[in-house]
Amino acid sequence: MQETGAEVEISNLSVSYQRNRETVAALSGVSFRVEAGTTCAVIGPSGCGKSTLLYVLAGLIRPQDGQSLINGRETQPGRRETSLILQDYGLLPWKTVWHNTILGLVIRREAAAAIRAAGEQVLRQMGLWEMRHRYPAQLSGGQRQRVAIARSLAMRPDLLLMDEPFSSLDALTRESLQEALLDILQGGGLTVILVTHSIEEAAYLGRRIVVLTPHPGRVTAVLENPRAGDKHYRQTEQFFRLCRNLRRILEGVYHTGTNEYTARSASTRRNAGR
Ligand SMILES: Nc1ncnc2c1ncn2[C@@H]1O[C@H](COP(=O)(O)OP(=O)(O)OP(=O)(O)O)[C@@H](O)[C@H]1O
Repeated sequence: MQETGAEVEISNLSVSYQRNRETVAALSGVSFRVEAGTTCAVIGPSGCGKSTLLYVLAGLIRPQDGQSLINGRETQPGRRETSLILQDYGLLPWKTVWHNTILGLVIRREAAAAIRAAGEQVLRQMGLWEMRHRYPAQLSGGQRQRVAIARSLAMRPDLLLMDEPFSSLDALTRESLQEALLDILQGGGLTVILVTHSIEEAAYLGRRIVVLTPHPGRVTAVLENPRAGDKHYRQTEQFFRLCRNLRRILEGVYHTGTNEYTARSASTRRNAGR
């Protein structure tokens, strides 16, 4: 893993797709920053372009307009230190936990000893070492997601992009995975951008929370959330206030396609829980 994590800056980003001669605008004029070593949660209604945003950051899609910078450089496809975890975990069913975990390192042709050391370290870190001989079909959803995270961490990323990583898990498994992610972040050196539908997840994990409007996605609010990362935060009044605040913003977004906060908050950062 890199020392400080990546710094991400997105400015005035617009993306559209061509579908049957029709242009579908997915993102419009999206701008925000994520400081190195912090976590940013992106939340918004279905179809507002959250996955599209991650694809741009992963270098899989080129925006029609605007810029996406990682450590001051324009995003390029195949950046080695960027890792993307998709919704369906992306594990190969015919490979064991061990071989799924080291897959990226093998593709990179790293030395066998380095692969063994990295594989063991991340599997132990994710509590999967004893399960290394199992196949994905022999794992629960939560364990599969742990393998997907282990595989990403093995690549020593400085930027981890997660697309609704815990959405298909039951509430308690989801919470234990969120806490595992916080443990990983304690180690430093990693910036995380996480797309989620869950208000609680955004509030628990996102040091900064970016709220998007329905499609095309525009930034309607950017909330600062300084207590994110504290494991006791979930039980605090400040956390509940932030969730209520986020819910109000999202209700506005869902009902009107925009909301009363738009004019003020797209450019003004507001503190959480007010
Ligand atoms: N390959 C594509 N071709 C055409 N339109 C697309 C394509 N991919 C996405 N879109 C459209 O772009 C918009 C944004 O899609 P995207 O998947 O980024 O949204 P999302 O916020 O991640 O959605 P969800 O929360 O449902 O996963 C949607 O209107 C979607 O239908």
